Amino acid sequence: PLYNQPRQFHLGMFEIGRPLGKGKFGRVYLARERSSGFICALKVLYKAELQHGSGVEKQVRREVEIQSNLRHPNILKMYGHFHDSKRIFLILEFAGRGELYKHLRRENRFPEWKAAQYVAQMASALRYLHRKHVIHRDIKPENILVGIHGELKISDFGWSVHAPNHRRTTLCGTLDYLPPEMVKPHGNGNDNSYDEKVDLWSLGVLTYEFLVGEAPFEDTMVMTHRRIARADMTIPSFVSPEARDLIKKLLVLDPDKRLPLDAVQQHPWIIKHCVKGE
Ligand SMILES: O=C(O)Cn1ncc2ncnc(NCCc3cnc(NC(=O)Nc4cccc(Cl)c4)s3)c21
Repeated sequence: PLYNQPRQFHLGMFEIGRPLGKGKFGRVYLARERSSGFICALKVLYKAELQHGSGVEKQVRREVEIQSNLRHPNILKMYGHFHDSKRIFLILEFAGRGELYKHLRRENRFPEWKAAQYVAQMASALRYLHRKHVIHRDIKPENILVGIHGELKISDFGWSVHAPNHRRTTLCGTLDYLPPEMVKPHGNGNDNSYDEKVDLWSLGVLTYEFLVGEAPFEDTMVMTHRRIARADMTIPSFVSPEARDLIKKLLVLDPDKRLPLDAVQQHPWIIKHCVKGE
């Protein structure tokens, strides 16, 4: 397999298959490594699009360095990377059932047993990441893929960093998943520094979106900001009391008061729906 291949890779080593999707910065293709027949996903980033010297090339380098020493069943593996004159290539584990958000949109919302199993897998992956002092910072359905056996794979560490962190680059994209300490930086006294507990908030938003089919603070930009800052959300009555309890224990303004990941895995709602010993 790929990880005991020679470290240097090049494009000629791969047969390129069908496009898997079109991300913001580039396309992803199914690929097969010729000598071993190993199937993987190849993400192609065009250097021209990554403005030379901008934060993005550094971001890709940091992602590669963070990702290359992560090994967990619910984290999409990056086996390596290489580049030619115009492009950077990321060699990634292929997620056989594609993007989680497409499943969520198609099913509208997940049944509680499925949502609980997904949350348990996310908690397991986040515990692993936090033990390595990695904060993902961008946990949302768009960054979660589904493996061939239906298991979740956190992917796209383009925004992950080592904790604790002081953010400089402005975040773009949806605000829905950002915690209060990242949308109103001066709330915690010192300027926008934060730690792994941002991923706890995002896990709460994810749990809500799995069960309800939309994010808890979804609104206009200004209103989303305000509602996040006040943790102002309503949980529909069809959500079970146990699930409601977990959401309310994660979507807490004070990062130190959010339910820690080991307690998430022991929560009655998770225990009730998850098969023992995964
Ligand atoms: O292709 C799809 O749309 C869905 N799909 N379907 C199956 C499948 N199997 C594996 N991977 C997929 N997609 C790639 C997921 C990524 C993982 N890691 C990334 N890292 C990254 O993009 N980094 C990055 C980019 C640009 C700038 C910066 Cl700063 C960082 S993207 C798959």
